[in-house]
Amino acid sequence: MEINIYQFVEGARQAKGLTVIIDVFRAFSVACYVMNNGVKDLFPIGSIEMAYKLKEENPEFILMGERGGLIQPGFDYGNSPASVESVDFNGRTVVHTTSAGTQGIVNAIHADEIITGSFVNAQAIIDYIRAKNPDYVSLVCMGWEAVEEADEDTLFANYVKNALEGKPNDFAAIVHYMRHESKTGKFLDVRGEASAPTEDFDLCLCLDRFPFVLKAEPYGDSLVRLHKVNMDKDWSAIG
Ligand SMILES: O=C(O)[C@H](CS(=O)(=O)O)OP(=O)(O)O
Repeated sequence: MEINIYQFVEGARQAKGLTVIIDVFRAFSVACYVMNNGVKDLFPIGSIEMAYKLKEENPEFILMGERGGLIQPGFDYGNSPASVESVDFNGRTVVHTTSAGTQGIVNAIHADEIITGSFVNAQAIIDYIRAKNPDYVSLVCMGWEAVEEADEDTLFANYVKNALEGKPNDFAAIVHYMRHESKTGKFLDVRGEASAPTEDFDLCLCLDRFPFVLKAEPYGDSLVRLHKVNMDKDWSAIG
C-alpha cells in the first residue's frame, strides 16, 4: 500500500486510489455529527450558488456551511458541530457547502473512491482502509480556505498514515499542540462567536466518537451524496 499526503484543491485533483478528503476544523467533523443525528441525504456541494439553487427548488432542504467561517444569509446552520450536535435530522436532506472541505470532494476527480477525514471517526477510517487494502491511498489536507496549511489536517493525515504503517500515535500530544501552540487551534478557540462557538474545538477533537465512515457516491446527474458505512456492523458492504 502506497500512501501519499497532498494539500488543498490541487492535491484533491492529483489524488488517486482510495482518497481521504480531510477537514478536521470543521467540515467533516460537523458532517459526522449531522449523519449521526439521522439525516436522510447529505450533499457536499462546491458552489454556494448551487446550494441556493437546490434550496429554491426544494424548500424543505436544510442549508449548512460557511464562507469565511461565517454562516451565510438564508442558511439554517453554519459549519459548527455545536450548533447541530443535538438537532434531530431524521428524514431531512442537508446541503453542505464550505470553503475548504467540500471543495476537496468535488475536485477529487481521479479518485477510485472518496471518504471524508476527521478525528471524530478516525479509527473507523483506519479500519475501512485496512479492510479495503488498496494499492494507493491519498490523504488530502484541505487546510484553511483550501489555500493555507492547517496543522490539524496534516496531523490527521500523519495519524492515519502512522496507524496504517504500524507506527505509534500520541493523540494527547496532538490536542495539546492544537490548543497551546498551533495558530489554527488558538484561532478557533478564541473566535467564540455564533458561527464558531468555543465548543467546536473539543467537538472536532473528540477522538473516535463515531464508528462510521462517510463515503461519497455520485447522486443523479451532478450531485455527490455522503453515505454512512458502519464499521461496527457493515463489514459485508465494504467488500
Ligand atoms: O468554517 C470553517 O470551519 C472552515 C473555514 S476555512 O475555509 O477553513 O477558513 O471551513 P472548512 O471548509 O470546514 O475548513
